[in-house]
Amino acid sequence: KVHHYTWDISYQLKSPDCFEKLAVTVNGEAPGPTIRATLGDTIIVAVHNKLETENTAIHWHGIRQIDTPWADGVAGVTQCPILPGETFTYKFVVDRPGTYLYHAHYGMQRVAGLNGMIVVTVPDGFVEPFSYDEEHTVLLGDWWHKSVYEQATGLSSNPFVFVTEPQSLLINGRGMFNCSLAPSGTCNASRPDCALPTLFTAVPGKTYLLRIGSLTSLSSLYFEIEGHSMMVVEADGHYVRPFAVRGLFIYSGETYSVLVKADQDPRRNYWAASHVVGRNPSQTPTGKAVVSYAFNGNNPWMPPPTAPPAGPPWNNTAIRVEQSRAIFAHPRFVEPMPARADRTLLLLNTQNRIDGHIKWTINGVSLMFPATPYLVAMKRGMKDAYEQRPPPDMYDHMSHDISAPAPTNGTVGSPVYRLALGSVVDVVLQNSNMLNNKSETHPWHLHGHDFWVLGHGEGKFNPAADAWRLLNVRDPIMKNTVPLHPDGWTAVRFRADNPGVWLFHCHVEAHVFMGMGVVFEEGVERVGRLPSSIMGCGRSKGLH
Ligand SMILES: O=C1O[C@H]([C@@H](O)CO)C(O)=C1O
Repeated sequence: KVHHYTWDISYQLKSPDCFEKLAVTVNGEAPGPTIRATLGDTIIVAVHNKLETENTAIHWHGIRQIDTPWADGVAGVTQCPILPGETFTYKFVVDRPGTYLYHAHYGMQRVAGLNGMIVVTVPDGFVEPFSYDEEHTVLLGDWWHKSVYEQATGLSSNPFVFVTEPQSLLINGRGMFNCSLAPSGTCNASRPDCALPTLFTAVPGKTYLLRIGSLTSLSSLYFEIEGHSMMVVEADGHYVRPFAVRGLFIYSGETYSVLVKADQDPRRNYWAASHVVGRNPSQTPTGKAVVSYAFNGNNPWMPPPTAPPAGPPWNNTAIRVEQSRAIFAHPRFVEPMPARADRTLLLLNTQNRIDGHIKWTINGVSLMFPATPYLVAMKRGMKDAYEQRPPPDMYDHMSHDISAPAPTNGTVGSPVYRLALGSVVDVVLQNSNMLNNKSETHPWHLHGHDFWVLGHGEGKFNPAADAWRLLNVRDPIMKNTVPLHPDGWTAVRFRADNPGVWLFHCHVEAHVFMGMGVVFEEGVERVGRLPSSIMGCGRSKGLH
């Protein structure tokens, strides 16, 4: 089946948390509509850029874009940005069931809105390894009152100004800000579009599948439903060996499906809450929604009689690592993994001060996209359009002290890891201290592929020692986004079998803006004829 959508992308004055602010919307809505399709369907989205003074591009997060690498939607990597007044049509196949996301991938535009969910259901006759009565989608976000322009300018200025903590956490686009803290006239707590929280209806006795996705720009979250436990059954489109949690740690770019049974006292309602973890949440109030029991005589909007749950201690890294280590493939859906890699990349995540500016570097390189999209430049052999010298596969793991800020200066550049088509690649992400001597969480997202999550460890990964033996090679989960925890490492393996050029990056919007990503190329010569609609910028001007 083919699903056609026509989307007008425009700025609208919105007040998701009662504070009035411009948001990038899809057909006037933020978040945008949920795309619903069945495995194997084709999605066609005609995107009209009506932002007037800003470019755009939309990434379909978790969709591998097999045979359609030009539809990945990353301005600078797979296409030129869509200019105001222009229309770009994305066309791709959803080739795996599960929960996926979409969002802007132009500069830091995601901070201003433009995000939503993609739900791909199984065809009739396919039996999932769990059952439920109804489903709800839960899209988690964070929200700032400063504009995306102010944020981006601060990050690229000297002196550096960080985006700092969000004013609100959003659940399906709604948050709650204490309007008494805002300048008069900017916030109105009785506005109809923000006064009421998101409601999730629960019929007593029924089991719900919650499809939860996070598109926060900065925050790592803990999502919980007061009084109810959750059974985790799916992650990034892969079935997991079910495990029960009180609440779910979820990082930007991840999706999870959880089963929740409406088995509590039906005469009252319950809070659904999101909390910041990994950064100090004292400036960010808990995100709140209501699980509303559909019970005779209940007013659906009846506030829960309790205070919202407090969430876990924000700085307890160990309990977050514990959840990461509890995720395995479902025994009946283990994707056979190659026994060894053809190539290993050991990628050090550090901050450097480069020409006075604070940047994130990966093995010393801070990524800046060239003017010509990589896909066009590489397929057409334009050797002067991006940096030819490949970035380093390794950092100096013998001498580098990960508990001290990086001692050396990095460089800003646009190099590419060229991977042999069909080869197996291991990537070990190594965390370290930032310039302020702290280590933070980085959710890493790979475009165009899923990877097997081999493991998470503390301290420094030593490739010479027995670290390899600690890895799970038996039943690792496959994902497209995985957290790199503070002071630790994360190891993943993937098969470079999707011809194209693919971004691999930290999903914190400020961090990728500061250069925290790398580019992979494999089999670009095997990519089919490039649509001329992705061209028109840099050296691709006038090409067909
Ligand atoms: O990229 C970042 O910069 C700040 C800090 O390191 C410098 O102020 C911070 O918390 C980040 O995540």
